[in-house]
Amino acid sequence: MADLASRITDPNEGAVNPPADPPADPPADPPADPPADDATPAQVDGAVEELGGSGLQEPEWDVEVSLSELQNNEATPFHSATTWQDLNLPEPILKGLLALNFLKPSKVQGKSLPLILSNPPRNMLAQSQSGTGKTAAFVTAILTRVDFTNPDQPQALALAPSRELARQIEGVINAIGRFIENLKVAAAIPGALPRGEPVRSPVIVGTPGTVMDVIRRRQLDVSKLKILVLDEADNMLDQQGLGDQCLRVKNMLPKNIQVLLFSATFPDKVMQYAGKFAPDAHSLKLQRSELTVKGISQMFIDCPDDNIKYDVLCKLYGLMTIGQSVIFVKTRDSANEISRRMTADGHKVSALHAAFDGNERDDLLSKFRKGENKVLIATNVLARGIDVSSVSMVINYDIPMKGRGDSEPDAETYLHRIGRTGRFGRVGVSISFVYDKKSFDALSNIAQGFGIDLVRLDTDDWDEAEERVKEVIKKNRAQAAYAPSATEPKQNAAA
Ligand SMILES: Nc1ncnc2c1ncn2[C@@H]1O[C@H](COP(=O)(O)OP(=O)(O)OP(=O)(O)O)[C@@H](O)[C@H]1O
Repeated sequence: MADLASRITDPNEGAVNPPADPPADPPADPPADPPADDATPAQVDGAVEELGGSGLQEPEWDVEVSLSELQNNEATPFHSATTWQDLNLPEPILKGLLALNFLKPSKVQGKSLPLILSNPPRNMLAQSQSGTGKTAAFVTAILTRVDFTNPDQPQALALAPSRELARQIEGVINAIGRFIENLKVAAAIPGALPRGEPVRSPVIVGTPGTVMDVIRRRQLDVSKLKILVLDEADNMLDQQGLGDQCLRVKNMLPKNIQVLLFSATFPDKVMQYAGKFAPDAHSLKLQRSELTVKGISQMFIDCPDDNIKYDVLCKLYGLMTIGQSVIFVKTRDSANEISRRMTADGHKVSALHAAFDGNERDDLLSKFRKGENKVLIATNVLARGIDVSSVSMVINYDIPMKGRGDSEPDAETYLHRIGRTGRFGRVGVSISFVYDKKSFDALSNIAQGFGIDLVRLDTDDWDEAEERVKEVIKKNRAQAAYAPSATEPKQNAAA
């Protein structure tokens, strides 16, 4: 296969997008003077200004707020909360948020919470980019709605597409709710709930299949549930995937339950169904051009053929381990195979996919969160929601595809995958591998759809390519040292 990039007649060198369609915001130029490995934040150009005095600042972006038909009248004007105090939250929740150093609500939190917490409760569909704090938004809503004086009674249910994400949400509930007396959270994921024992927790987080089972087995009393959250809602409602299970769960719940749908992406084909699942919902929506996180430098490497991909991957290993990295592949078999080969070649990597048993998966991710493992090779099971702030690089070893025979590029999955880096105002790098016309066309199509200016990394000049990537990664490390993630066990991500 000839070098694909050599066939790009685009004068805008290196960009997959045609020049007629310039990106809204091209990736920032790398700082002229890259910091040394042990740089303090003050030494890093740009990083500290973005961080501000009190932590990370999320970038500016526009959001369209639509009130539900029933409330769209002048008697209920919409107000966005700019401080936590604006929301009149119960004291322990406010304390929990501040203890995490969440000094003020992010945009999605400030805009969604006044609507979610107003009475009578209304459904909500909330879209905002990856890493902008959707979890804390719905967790704050759950904790505010639950009556903790009745601590054995299930009252709130959050559903997520993977056990890893359910566990992570459980962790965020425990972190924000740490000052709440009688806080208990049950994880309804495979193997976690003792069979036959009733679930006596006010808050339950789970995956749809297991939740369906525990309700059917009458382990979970759903009669007093008042709030249902679907995280990664577009994925959860997708009829090709988890849609059927989620609908079955919802049909077993009280009819007047408040439904909250959160995701970074809501493709048109899901929107209509979302309207049925959560009728008359308030909504926060993004323009398609607003979907990508500007702090993520999106690059691609044109590999002459499929075999060379592995060699290029190994060449990137040094960069992957400056911070932490996730390599996304299409199948479990290729995750295993690449992991085996890289390990045999002396690299320290781990594979994570749904064929591992639950405890093994929990263990692998926990080691990754603590920084004990720096490189994970994963299938799409980790594409959505997973929040590890020191992930500075995401590699699309395979371009995500969907449809019968993988006929179409999967733009949403691309966005979620690369969103594992660049969390909450941090910077990060994504590198996608293309190696034939199909993968090249797929990536071009994704880039055009989102208005992304993809930068081509030239593997003929490896030093230059490496420098480009290294600069972003070092900035991420400096940010992690300056503003370590509040909800992760590893308090200093750069340590
Ligand atoms: N108000 C806040 N102030 C500071 N940090 C925050 C705030 N809210 C959330 N964060 C941090 O931002 C990071 C990203 O949040 P979160 O995982 O909720 O993003 P998300 O929008 O759900 O992303 P995704 O679409 O990938 O699921 C987390 O590490 C979280 O601790």
